[in-house]
Amino acid sequence: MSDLLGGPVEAAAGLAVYGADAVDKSAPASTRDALVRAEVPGRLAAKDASLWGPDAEAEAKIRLGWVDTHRRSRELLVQLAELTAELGDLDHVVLAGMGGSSLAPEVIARTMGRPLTVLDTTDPGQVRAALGDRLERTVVVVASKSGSTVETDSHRRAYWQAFLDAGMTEAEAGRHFVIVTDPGSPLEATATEMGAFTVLADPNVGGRYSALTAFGLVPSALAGVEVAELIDQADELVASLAGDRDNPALALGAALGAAATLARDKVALVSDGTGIEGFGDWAEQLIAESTGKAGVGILPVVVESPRSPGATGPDVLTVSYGGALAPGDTPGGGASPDVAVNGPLGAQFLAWEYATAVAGVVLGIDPFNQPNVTESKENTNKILASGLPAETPSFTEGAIEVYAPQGAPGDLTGVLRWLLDALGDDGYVAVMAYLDRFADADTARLRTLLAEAGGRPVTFGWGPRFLHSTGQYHKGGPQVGSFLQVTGAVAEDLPVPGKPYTFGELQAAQAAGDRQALAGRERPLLRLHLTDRAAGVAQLLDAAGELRA
Ligand SMILES: O=P(O)(O)OC[C@H]1O[C@](O)(CO)[C@@H](O)[C@@H]1O
Repeated sequence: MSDLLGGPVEAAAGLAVYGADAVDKSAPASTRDALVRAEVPGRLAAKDASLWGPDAEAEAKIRLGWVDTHRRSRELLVQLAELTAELGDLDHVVLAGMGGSSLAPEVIARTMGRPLTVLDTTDPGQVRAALGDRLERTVVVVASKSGSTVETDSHRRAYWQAFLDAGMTEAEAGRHFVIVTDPGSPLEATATEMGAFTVLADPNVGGRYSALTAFGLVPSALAGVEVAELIDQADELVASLAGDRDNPALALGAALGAAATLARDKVALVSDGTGIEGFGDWAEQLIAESTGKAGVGILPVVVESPRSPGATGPDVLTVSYGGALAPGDTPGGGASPDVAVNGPLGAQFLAWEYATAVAGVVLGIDPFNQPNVTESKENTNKILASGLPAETPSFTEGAIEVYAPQGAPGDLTGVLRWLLDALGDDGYVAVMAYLDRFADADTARLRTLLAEAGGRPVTFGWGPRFLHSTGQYHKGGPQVGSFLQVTGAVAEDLPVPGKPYTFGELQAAQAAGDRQALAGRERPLLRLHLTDRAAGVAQLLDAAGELRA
């Protein structure tokens, strides 16, 4: 860990990056100097699509709009003010969107203290609970860049049906939707059929870089956030992005890249408690999906607090984030991260996008594609068409069916230990829970228990949400992971209107599809199926707790 206060601070527009210089200097040659010699800051600010090599150039040409998209987003402000006024009676805002189409508004709304229900699950219980909540007063923002994401389309169908079932006419139901999508997507056409209000987003910005486009701003504005402020904050940072000095986003990118090349290729994302809520989940998708490919990558590990297990480690770069610090405040919130990033949220979004693109230059990968995400999706589609593969549990203990490879131990604590023991010095565990993230929230405690017991980084993701985030890294990044998939019995299923499957079947097919993709990589993989969710979660936490002893 560096002495954050002792080293130089790189700041612009109220955004300060502490500790980056020490990380860069810990390498035999400065990554930052190499980036400056290659004129990366100026070229990136000027949207030079050749920065990531010839193979990435075609995609980069249509994906660099994020550098200044916030300026174009200003044009939305009048429209958003009118829309918010027009829909003033609909005060329950639901956002249906996956990955880059929901993570930024979730951070914005949480940070600004505005209520926003994010629906990014296929869990029947969680979807049913959302549908049953204040329907008459609900406006559903359906957000999908491609317009073809199965989860989001399923939510749209379920809400449409629910509005009709509640006695609304189609015209009345259409008023309860706002569609955000790219021009020309299939969803744009559907929106017209539905009579829904449509906002077209900047097509030259990829999903995980879209925080300051319509994807980030429309749901946030409807939830009552003054989004102009975010645009101003990003705009103030822009002038620094072309510079070789006083460029905090460059300092952050160089530190992320330098650390990764020194085998510190896990980044623990820690809130320092100074007013930015949930930013780790947004940065997790940005970093994992952008860098985890071609066998390399940076693994983001979202940790609960600076003192949580896995927040530090020999191959971990600990990065704290938070709002602008008041005079006298210490960066890092009482802990001592390697790097601290403090500043206003709008500037944070832009700085991390820039830093991730810079890390992509250092790693030699294309930060704008997600080549391995389709694999699980295709498996899921095949399973939906042909039915779930027949599988027999290796053994059942209490409320948990255990599906483990041959040769693994025959008791729950034993198989969990087996999963941890399979880890190398650079390994990590990914816990992937296809459950209800509210009703089954306790499951997330597995992360700390396994990190404590194994002494290695452990990530936790709710399925299918994580498939649009760390899912890319699991399959495309370094093959050093051990995978724990948790599925659960469905008490009451829910049809996906107009489709031959239910939400429960879709959820099960997504879990099975991803299992197939992971199994093909021959990494340790364990599936635990909870035949009774509450009892199973309690039992699982007990078993994981015993590992420490
Ligand atoms: O906005 P869309 O097209 O629905 O995509 C949602 C998410 O799915 C992915 O395309 C792939 O997982 C993400 O990159 C994206 O943020």
